[in-house]
Amino acid sequence: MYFSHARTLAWSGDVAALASHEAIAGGHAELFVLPSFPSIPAVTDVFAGTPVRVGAQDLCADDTGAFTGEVGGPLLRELGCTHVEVGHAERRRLYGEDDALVARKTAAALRNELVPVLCVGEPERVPADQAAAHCVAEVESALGSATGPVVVAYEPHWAIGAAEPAPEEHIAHVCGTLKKRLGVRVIYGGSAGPGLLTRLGTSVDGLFLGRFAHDPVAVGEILDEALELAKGS
Ligand SMILES: O=C[C@H](O)COP(=O)(O)O
Repeated sequence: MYFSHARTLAWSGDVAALASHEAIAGGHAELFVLPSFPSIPAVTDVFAGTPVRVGAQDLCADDTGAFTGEVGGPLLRELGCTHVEVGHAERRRLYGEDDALVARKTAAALRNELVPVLCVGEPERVPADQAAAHCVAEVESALGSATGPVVVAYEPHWAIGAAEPAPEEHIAHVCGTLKKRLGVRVIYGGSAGPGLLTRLGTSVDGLFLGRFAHDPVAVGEILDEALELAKGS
């Protein structure tokens, strides 16, 4: 909710121009964007013909029916979404979404062939091993016995909207534990911006960007970093 529709489209146009960046065009990095619901059709048009994917920031746990104000997975698919965010810290904290609802929403995403971008993270700052245990439990709870493609977004609540991301050692420990224990792709979010991917190296599979990607130039800089990392690996 930082952007108007007009700014969303302007940002998307600038980012669509980055689709020819070697990181994306060469298949070294994947980029998805998750605009507000009403902007999804127009944003999908902007990115048509590019490898950039579009998704939503939330979905209803049910597919259709009497759920006024909600948006279901089938409609998101119909609009061209490939991804959907589930269980963001703000959904959990401000709107009371508990682990049971996050699990139902994750299942709804997979049922509708949407890749869940499953947000996990410890609410308060605790040592990295405790944070990792918390996040492993959150992913296990959300997935249950479900299988399918999933992107885990590790976002410690205390690092969202902050001046700085969590310390690199903390991020690397939690993401490494999630990858090793659960075999999932893990991206880091929470005040992520240019420079962080280089500092984290291959301990994460990518970044989940918020405020520090509001300037499209920053997205280009991060793609430069992704390319450098890919060339070095
Ligand atoms: O959805 C975005 C994340 O919550 C991170 O936001 P932020 O980078 O502005 O802290």
